[in-house]
Amino acid sequence: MEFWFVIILSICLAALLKLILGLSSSRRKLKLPPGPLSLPFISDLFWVRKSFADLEPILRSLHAKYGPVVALRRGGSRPAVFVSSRLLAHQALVQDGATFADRPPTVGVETISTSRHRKINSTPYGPMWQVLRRNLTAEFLHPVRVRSYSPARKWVLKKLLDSLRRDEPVQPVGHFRCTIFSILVHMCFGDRIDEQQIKEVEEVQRVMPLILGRFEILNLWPSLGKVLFRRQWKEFNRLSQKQKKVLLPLIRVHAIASRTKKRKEEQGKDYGDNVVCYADTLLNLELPEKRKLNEDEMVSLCSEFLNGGTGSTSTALQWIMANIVKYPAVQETLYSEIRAMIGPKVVTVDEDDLQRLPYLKAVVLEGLRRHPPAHHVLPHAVTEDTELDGFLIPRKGTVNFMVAEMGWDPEVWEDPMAFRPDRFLVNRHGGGGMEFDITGAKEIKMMPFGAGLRMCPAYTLALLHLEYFVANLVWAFEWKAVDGDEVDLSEKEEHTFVMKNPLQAILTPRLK
Ligand code: HEM
Repeated sequence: MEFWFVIILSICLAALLKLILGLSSSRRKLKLPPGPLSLPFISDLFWVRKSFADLEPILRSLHAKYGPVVALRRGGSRPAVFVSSRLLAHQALVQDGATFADRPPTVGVETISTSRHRKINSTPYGPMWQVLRRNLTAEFLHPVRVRSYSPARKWVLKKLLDSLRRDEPVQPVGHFRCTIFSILVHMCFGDRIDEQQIKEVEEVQRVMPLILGRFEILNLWPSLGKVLFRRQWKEFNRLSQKQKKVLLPLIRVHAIASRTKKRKEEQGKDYGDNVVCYADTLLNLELPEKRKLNEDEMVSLCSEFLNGGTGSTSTALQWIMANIVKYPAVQETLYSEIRAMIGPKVVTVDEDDLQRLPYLKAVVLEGLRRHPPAHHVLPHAVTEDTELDGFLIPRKGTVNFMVAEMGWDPEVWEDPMAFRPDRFLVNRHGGGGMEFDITGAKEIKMMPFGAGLRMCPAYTLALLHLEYFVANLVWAFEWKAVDGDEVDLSEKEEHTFVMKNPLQAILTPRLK
């Protein structure tokens, strides 16, 4: 008996030892994912000139050659890993979420626009990021608070419909941008902001993403860049200062109001202003370092809120409306659904009605699948060297997930390049037979908002805005292509992936 006990124990110990040794040696032997050869310096120069739109076809052929995980080694020490498989994305972002939730360190111009002046999207994974993100999601984007902006949404909708009535034919993208921006400015700085102020904020905010793109060269060897590109650095700093000059007074108004409110409350008086804006929540925020945000950090966070939300949402809105114009049958089905639900006499579709419009939701989801505004998520980084699909994902590097490729995967989506909202309908026309979960918590089929811990914190707000404006645009007008002008769905990269030839349409008001 004792003999057998010793034998079994030895076998178990040997197996355990083998497992441990096997694991550590396989970790030691792990190689970087495959990819093309790189030459120091020359590779840097080659890649820095490439936008993601230039890279996308190159990456597609690399994935076809090497598989779903490839690495581009710039000359320096930071390889960029690209993942095209939705199964691996789920494994990394959801199952191993905490390891993949970091961001690469910021460099060059980004340090001015992000880390020194903090943003959620570039803050490393840790307590500071958690506090900033929780403030946006749980505190500010709480459904009750989002609802308190219904009157502002109604007001911008009215302005949008009025402005569309004035043009013939209409090129709506500018109007869409202005509408989404206006509602976000109200949410960021409160509804006392006037039209002139909105214009000023829009002007400084519009140039910021373009500037970051234009000054990309400054990110290469930053210390040397400061000497070589002195003029560009000066120009970049001038524009950053201008942004601060416009946004700071709007934040300071809330700082003063908050002090007055506190004083009045201490005196037992009713202050009578209960709509809380994003700037208010930032002013109240207590950071893990036991301090408040400084003014530079607040400017940066407000700017992130405005720019993060405007380009992406207005781009998606244009793509959805372009498909609605291109496919009149989709427009007719959507219009009939709204009419059947709210009746023929109602002037505008209310936020509460959206829940009863499944085809509308399907049109929005199909728009995001077929034309995701971001073709890849923001670069991620891992908190420690780790393994994915048998390859080493090094801590010093970036991991990028290919959003568009996943939404166009023919193994998941039949005829993936066709615009077919029906595929999102529950139990209709061969639809998926289930409510679609855009968070990808159980399975990723597409991820226009990313997935896991770094998923877009404002995805419910974005969906609300898309559904609300698409429903009302179709309810107010019949949209038709300009005679002889095919709606062209080609795309180009401009911070987000936009229509290369912006939508033009003839709008006929629907009489009610
Ligand atoms: C259709 C509209 C939108 C799309 C398609 C979109 C998409 C995305 C994507 C793909 C990411 C990166 C996720 C990752 O890195 O894994 C992201 C992050 C982010 N988005 Fe959005 N977004 C939209 C609207 C908005 C809005 C309205 C806001 C704010 C008002 C916003 C704020 C942010 C922020 C702060 C992050 C960084 C999150 C973090 O790093 O923790 N987005 N979004």
